[in-house]
Amino acid sequence: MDIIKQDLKKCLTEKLLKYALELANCLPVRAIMVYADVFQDEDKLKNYVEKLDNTRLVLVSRENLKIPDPAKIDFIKVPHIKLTRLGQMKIAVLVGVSKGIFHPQDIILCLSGIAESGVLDSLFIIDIGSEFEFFEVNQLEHLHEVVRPEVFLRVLEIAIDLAVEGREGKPIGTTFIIGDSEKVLEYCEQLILNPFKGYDETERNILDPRLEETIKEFASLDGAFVIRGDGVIETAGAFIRAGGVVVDIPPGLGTRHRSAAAITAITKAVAITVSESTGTVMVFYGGKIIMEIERPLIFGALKPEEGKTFSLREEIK
Ligand SMILES: Nc1ncnc2c1ncn2[C@@H]1O[C@H](COP(=O)(O)OP(=O)(O)OP(=O)(O)O)[C@@H](O)[C@H]1O
Repeated sequence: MDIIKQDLKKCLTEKLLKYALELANCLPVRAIMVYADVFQDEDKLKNYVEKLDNTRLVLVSRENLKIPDPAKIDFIKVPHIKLTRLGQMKIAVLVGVSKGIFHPQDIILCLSGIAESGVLDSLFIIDIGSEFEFFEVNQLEHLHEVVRPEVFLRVLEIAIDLAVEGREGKPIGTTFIIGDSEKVLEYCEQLILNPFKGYDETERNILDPRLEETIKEFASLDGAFVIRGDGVIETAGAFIRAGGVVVDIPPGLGTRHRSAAAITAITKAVAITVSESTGTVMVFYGGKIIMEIERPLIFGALKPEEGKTFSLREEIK
C-alpha cells in the first residue's frame, strides 16, 4: 500500500511540474514559484530549470539556497515558521514585491507541499493585484529602499519567537521599528538609558545571531526598538511620540499598536509589534496593518511545527 502511495505522490509531483509549465505557456504568468523545501535533493529543480522557456523560476525556502542559475532563477527567503501553503506563498510574494522580483500587476503560478516530503501537492495562482489590497502592495515596492529584506525577515522571526515562547514563562509584548531611523528617532524619547549606546555598529546588528538572546531580553523593556534598514540597532526602550497622527486600524488595539501604526504613517519605516495580551504579531506599513500572524490560543514554549499560524489582514476581515 505504502509503495502505491509513494508512486502516486511521485506521479503527482511530476504531473504538477509539467502542468505548471503548460499553464505558464498559455497564461500571462510572471513566474513559477516553487516551495523548494519540499525537495531534499536539488536535481529535480535543476532539471526543471532546463525546461523553462521565458518563464522565470522563483524558489522559496526557509534556508539560504545556492541558486545554480541566477539569470533564470530568483530566490526568496521566508521565515522559519509553520504556515499554510497559501500563507507561505503570500509571505514570499510580499517579500518578492519588496525586493522588486514581482510587481503589483503580476500573476504568479505557485507549487507547494509539505517541507521535506518530496511531494508537491498544490498548484495555485496568485494574482497579486486582487489577492492583496493594491495600495499596500504598491507601497511595498518601495520597502526594499528603506529596509533590507533579510533584516525584515530576521525581525519577523524574532518577533514570532517572542510571541510563541514569551520570556520566563510569561507573555511578552514589544515593538520593532525598522528603517528610516534618523527620522524615526526625531519622534522618540528614551524611557531608559539606551542599552546599545557606546557599542560599535558591527556589534549591534540584528542579523548577528549572537545578539538574539540580548534582543529577546531587552524586549521586556517598556518601549520600542529602533533599527536601521541595514539591521543596526539604534536603541531599545524608546517611547514613540506620534499621538496626534490619525491611523486606520481596528478600534480594539491599544497604544502599542497605535504608536506603531502612527510612526509608519509619518515616516518610511515598517513596524513589527508583538502583543502582550494576545500574542499576535502585526506588521505595519504606511500607517496600516499589512500582515497579521496569530499565536495559538494555548500559551507556552511551542515549537514552530506545533502551532504558529498565519493570516493576512484580508483573510480575517
Ligand atoms: N508610544 C509608545 N511608544 C513605545 N511603546 C509604547 C507606546 N505606547 C505603549 N507602548 C508600550 O506598549 C505597552 C502596552 O500598552 P497598551 O496595553 O496600551 O498597548 P496594546 O496596543 O494594548 O498592546 P498589548 O496588546 O501588548 O497590551 C506599554 O507598556 C509600553 O511598553
